[in-house]
Amino acid sequence: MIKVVNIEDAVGQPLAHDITEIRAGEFKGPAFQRGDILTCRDLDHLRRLGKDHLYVIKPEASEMHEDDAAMAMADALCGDGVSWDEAPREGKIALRATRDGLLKVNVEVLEQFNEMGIVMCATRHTNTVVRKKDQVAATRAIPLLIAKEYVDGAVAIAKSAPDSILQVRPMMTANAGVMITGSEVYNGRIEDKFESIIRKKVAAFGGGVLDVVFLPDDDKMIASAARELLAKGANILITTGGMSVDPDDRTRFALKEAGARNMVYGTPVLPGAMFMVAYINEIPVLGIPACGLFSATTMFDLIYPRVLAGDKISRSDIAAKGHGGLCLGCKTCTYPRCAFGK
Ligand SMILES: Nc1nc2c(c(=O)[nH]1)N[C@H]1C(S)=C(S)[C@@H](COP(=O)(O)OP(=O)(O)OC[C@H]3O[C@@H](n4cnc5c(N)ncnc54)[C@H](O)[C@@H]3O)O[C@H]1N2
Ligand code: MOO
Repeated sequence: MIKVVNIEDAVGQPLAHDITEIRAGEFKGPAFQRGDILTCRDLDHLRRLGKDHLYVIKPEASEMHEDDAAMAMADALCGDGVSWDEAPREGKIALRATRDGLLKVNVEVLEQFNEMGIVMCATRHTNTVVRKKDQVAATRAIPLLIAKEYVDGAVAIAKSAPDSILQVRPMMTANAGVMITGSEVYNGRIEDKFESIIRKKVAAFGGGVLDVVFLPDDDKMIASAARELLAKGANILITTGGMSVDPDDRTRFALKEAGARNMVYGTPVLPGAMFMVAYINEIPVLGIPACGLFSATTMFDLIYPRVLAGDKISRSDIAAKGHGGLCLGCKTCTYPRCAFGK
């Protein structure tokens, strides 16, 4: 049941929902909260918010208040590594990461949920790296009172996602074996510029470098270095250089010789068209082409967090990155705060 009363007649009554105040560019939030007892002193403030009337609500058994609907849906949306603990604000609940990791959104089921129209869930992009306590999504019902059957329907859709619509997967700590290929570097004709770049990228995700090996463009030497790094305990291999079209670009052939399988080479992303991902006995191997020397962010940066989070990267994962995969090469790179890879 929902009834409209003049605000003067609501004095002494609890408010049925949060009432929002927005002062342009200055404030947005609840000026009054659900359950606040209205007093005479509040009347002018309410009039300034454009409220001459208020609802008195007594939900029927078949209805739910927006706050209760939001709580039911929040429970259903949260999978491993995602939770909520703040009371609804203006009918809306913030869902947050409970650990550092990689946000995984089941986009297909999220769309089914949002197709209902009468409820909503807004999320950050899937595969975003997040920190503990970061907000990853928000949910709410659209109307103030919603038929319980709609909320049940939304909850059922959310629960149909095998690992929930939202989860934050932990990321492994890299113990990286790094292979810097290129005869010109190996023979000292030019100075290596890749090692420091790779060390920074590995450290940015809390990982360490087990060893860095410099190698000429020689299949046998590259293959045996890969085997040695794995024998020493590397849980990921990263190679640089030798990834394009010249006869001396041997890296990926050498990796095959070392047992690399499920190799995906060639990507619809720039920079990073010559990027490669493969696996040697489940250990991921990432091949960074020389564009990684020039561009702050490349295909490697889109894929590396996913590999750390345990994604087994396939051709279709790589193909999906073409849409949004054109970096604008800004003078100052602001990735991940840009559209690249989204
Ligand atoms: N004709 C074509 N040219 C290129 C293609 C192509 O398809 N057709 N692909 C381009 C793309 S895309 C990229 S990315 C680069 C990939 O290059 P590689 O990974 O094969 O790199 P290299 O050929 O080994 O070296 C290129 C360049 O970078 C310098 N380099 C490499 N490693 C280091 C290092 N550790 N420190 C300093 N400098 C390094 C190297 O000396 C060369 O100058 O290819 C495009 N070309
Ligand atoms: O692998 Mo290269 O990026 O496309 O310059």
